[in-house]
Amino acid sequence: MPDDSFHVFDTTLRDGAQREGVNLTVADKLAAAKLLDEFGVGFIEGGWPGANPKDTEFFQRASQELALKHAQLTAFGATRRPGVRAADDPQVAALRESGAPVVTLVAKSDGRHVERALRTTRAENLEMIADTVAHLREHGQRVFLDCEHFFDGYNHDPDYAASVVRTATEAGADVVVLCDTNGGMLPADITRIVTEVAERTGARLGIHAQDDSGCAVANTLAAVDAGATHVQCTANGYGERVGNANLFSVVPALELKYGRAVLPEGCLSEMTRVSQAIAEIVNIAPATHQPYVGVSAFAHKAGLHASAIKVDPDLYQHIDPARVGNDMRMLVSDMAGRASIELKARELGVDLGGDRDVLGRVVERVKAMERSGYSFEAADASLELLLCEELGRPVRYFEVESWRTISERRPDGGSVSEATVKLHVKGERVIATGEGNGPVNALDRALRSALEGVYAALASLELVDYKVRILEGATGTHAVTRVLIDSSDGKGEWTTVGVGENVIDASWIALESAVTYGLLRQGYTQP
Ligand SMILES: CC(=O)SCCNC(=O)CCNC(=O)[C@H](O)C(C)(C)COP(=O)(O)OP(=O)(O)OC[C@H]1O[C@@H](n2cnc3c(N)ncnc32)[C@H](O)[C@@H]1OP(=O)(O)O
Ligand SMILES: CC(=O)C(=O)O
Repeated sequence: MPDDSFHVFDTTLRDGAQREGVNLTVADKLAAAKLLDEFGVGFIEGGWPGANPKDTEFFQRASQELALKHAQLTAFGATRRPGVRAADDPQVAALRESGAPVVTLVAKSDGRHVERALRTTRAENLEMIADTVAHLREHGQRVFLDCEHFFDGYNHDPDYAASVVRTATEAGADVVVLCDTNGGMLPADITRIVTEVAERTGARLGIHAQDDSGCAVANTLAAVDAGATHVQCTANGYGERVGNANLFSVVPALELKYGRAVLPEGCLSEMTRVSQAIAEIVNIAPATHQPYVGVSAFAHKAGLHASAIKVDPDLYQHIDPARVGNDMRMLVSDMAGRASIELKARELGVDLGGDRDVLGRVVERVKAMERSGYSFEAADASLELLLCEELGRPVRYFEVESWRTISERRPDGGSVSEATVKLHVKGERVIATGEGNGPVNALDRALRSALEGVYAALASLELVDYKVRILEGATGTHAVTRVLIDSSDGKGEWTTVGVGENVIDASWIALESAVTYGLLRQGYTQP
């Protein structure tokens, strides 16, 4: 269990919720808090009690419904208003009554903000800080002080900014968090200022970095290098404007690069799962290229990379993906070489026996097909069928004689499509028809109707996504259509690709492969 000497402080439910497009319910916040606790952060800032009914309810319910194993719940709020006692300020009362053992107070530390935004004197701002910190401490709450605009304020007037840090510490704040609120600092600024403030005040310092210059993670680590022992971050970097320092980049950097145990034992390997689960709650598709946890974080496309990875994955990876719960993947495309194919086949469970001829043929075929518009990197199932073909074991559960579709616009404005497929299945000629809301849907129904009598498990197969892209002049002469179909049998998903001169041709190829691969997954033997 990490001790109190270093804090991983999560503010997803407060600053993360300030991201445009995020609107969390109380139930969402409770679910996310459970995940963050499982991940092992030390503090979860749940919101601003008293600022809105949802956050007030969150703190009421959290004390009853959340049995946190690792984290302490933290309430966020501002110092008292100018000219009132902290004891009489209703917003301070909401913090006191939140039931949270820890309060993070936001305070002004840039003299210009004190005078222009708060419209009070610099001396009164120091009074507001001292009074509010001391008041909450007297009521038994631990207090951290977030110094808003600290770095800009320090550059403008270092003495005043430092006096804010001293005032908070003397009043009983455990940590004074230096905030790059506008997110414009660069790592060298952070290193210099944190070092100077630590020397001038002797205070325990933390860092809260917004990402407006794209440096929030680097700035957070620069602050740690300069002595900060408290890092404020958000899951997947969610936050106001462009976001905050990403928890899922800062924590692995500390654990794996700095060798600092900031999480309880065994939690780091849950990181990819937690990141995706929180993305689900927040209703934002996980960022595929996010460091450490993105689906592409350890996906290798270039042939040269694959050839070295075959010898040792560490040659092209900064860490073992398993340490953060992620996986290495090989991508096969026209940038592949033999090594890429060999590793991908291994990943798919196809034994190519290291046969250089087969590998060479697959490379050539993939490159030629990609030239004509195919894309295999997202279509593992089509690639696996191609590998089987090149191994001399083509997967064929049926032979296609022909297919056709007709679409009809009806007088009532509705439309319907019909399809007929003619197949040979286990020596029988089968003709089947299907109706659908479009030609591809009709073809899918006709194909299933032709096959279901022989392959009953087809009933569990479902087409879950269908993507079409028109490729301008991919062949150098005219446009072609690429179709990707995602299918599922309830136990897993697979993707197939088809390319053709028109959308129905391309769809048929992807559909036929989808069904063939589905039958292969079900373990049917070929006739
Ligand atoms: C950098 C950050 O991200 S800090 C987090 C910011 N988060 C939020 O603002 C989200 C929640 N906020 C809210 O729901 C509302 O803004 C509330 C409830 C806090 C305040 O609402 P209102 O009372 O209507 O005030 P309003 O939002 O217009 O202005 C903020 C007030 O707080 C004052 N204030 C700002 N910072 C501080 C501070 N550190 N200490 C005390 N008062 C402060 C401002 O001067 C202003 O005072 P005024 O009402 O006398 O003009
Ligand atoms: C406190 C905070 O969110 C900031 O200064 O950015």
